[in-house]
Amino acid sequence: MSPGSVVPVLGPPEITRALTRISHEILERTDPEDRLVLLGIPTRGAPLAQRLHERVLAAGGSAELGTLDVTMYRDDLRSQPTRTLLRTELPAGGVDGATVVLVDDVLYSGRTIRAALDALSDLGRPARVQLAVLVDRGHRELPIRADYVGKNLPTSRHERVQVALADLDGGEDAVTIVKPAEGEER
Ligand SMILES: O=P(O)(O)OC[C@H]1O[C@H](OP(=O)(O)OP(=O)(O)O)[C@H](O)[C@@H]1O
Ligand SMILES: O=c1cc[nH]c(=O)[nH]1
Repeated sequence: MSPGSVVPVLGPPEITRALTRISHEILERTDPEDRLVLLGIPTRGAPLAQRLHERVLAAGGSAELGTLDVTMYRDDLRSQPTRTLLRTELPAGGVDGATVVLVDDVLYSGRTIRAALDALSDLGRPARVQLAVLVDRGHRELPIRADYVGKNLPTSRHERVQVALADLDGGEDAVTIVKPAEGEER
């Protein structure tokens, strides 16, 4: 039986470049008259939203930053009832009428983003909602797509994409694919 493996996909320079590109794409597609709110989905969406926010400001744009916890809106709460509640922090002006960009590290089944849309609709009525992800690994189970993608990464369902961020996880920024050992595909 061959052992499982960890395949590096993106390192610090590629992640930096992807976030810079996404921040410019967001600015290009946002009317300067609109209020732009970047909402990171914890865990790793929050520091990614913060980095995008820094880049939007550095590029001369304006944006507000927040976080959106989706825990109570997940559709697997019954099967996994012991999730820790994370932080929802909206900018002072809320989300009504704003262009909201949800930010997450990985887009897979789309169920986290479905939960985020439900969480958001309990908090206000944005003018529009968009989605930015560092990695889209495919295998959607719901009709959800990202507006801004750092990297499209074809994967098998048996694999797992892991994102490590220096500010949260220590070490270096990294995106890796964790491949199961032969015979251990779940
Ligand atoms: O499209 P989906 O199938 O919902 O998968 C994507 C989600 O999975 C991961 O979160 P996870 O639930 O592992 O929690 P974490 O962010 O705390 O790591 C990832 O951060 C995304 O939020
Ligand atoms: O591969 C995956 C699937 C869901 N969430 C992740 O972070 N990685």
